[in-house]
Amino acid sequence: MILIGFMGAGKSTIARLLGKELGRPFIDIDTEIEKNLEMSISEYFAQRGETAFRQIELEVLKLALTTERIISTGGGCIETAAVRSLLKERQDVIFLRCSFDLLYERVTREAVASLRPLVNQKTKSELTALYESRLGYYQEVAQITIDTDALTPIEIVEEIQQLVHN
Ligand SMILES: Nc1ncnc2c1ncn2[C@@H]1O[C@H](COP(=O)(O)OP(=O)(O)O)[C@@H](O)[C@H]1O
Ligand SMILES: O=C(O)C1=C[C@@H](OP(=O)(O)O)[C@@H](O)[C@H](O)C1
Ligand SMILES: [Mg+2]
Repeated sequence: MILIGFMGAGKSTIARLLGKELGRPFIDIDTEIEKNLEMSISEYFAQRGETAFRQIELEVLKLALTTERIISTGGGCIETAAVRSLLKERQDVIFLRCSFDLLYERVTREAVASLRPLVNQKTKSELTALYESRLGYYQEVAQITIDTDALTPIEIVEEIQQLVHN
């Protein structure tokens, strides 16, 4: 299972909970990248830029897709055409859809600047434009979409469990 969606959609949270619930290992691509680089994503963006980050993100994701792990991706992975091709071959890509206002509230409330440099670099209207430009990509590659605005993390996990068992 691969979780996709914008920053703040709950991908990392839900993958961890799902892993616990199903007794399966999970991998968070951002955490894995930070482990490999031995620096935070923000530091890497500052030193090497977003294009270099997207290349590493592609490689780490490619490797993770060869395992049986539940995967939480970073919100921007679908900007890479090769990632979209890889995800379209799968049957288990889940888009956690969420309204922009709620996402914005979450990512600006959280003081984890190290993980989301784009939140600090961009204005609210730039982030709105980014969200809108990515929506079509998430929809294009996902086999399952869950509207998460009114759901708690536990309810999202339950919905995923029902969907994959039916
Ligand atoms: N369904 C939800 N309801 C309320 N808060 C949520 C929900 N999903 C995630 N959160 C919170 O939003 C923040 C971002 O979640 P995170 O899992 O890091 O998102 P992502 O990995 O998609 O960027 C965290 O503080 C998390 O606890
Ligand atoms: O949307 C993006 O471009 C990014 C999302 C982040 O992950 P989350 O979606 O888990 O916040 C992280 O990969 C990086 O900061 C870039
Ligand atoms: Mg995450």
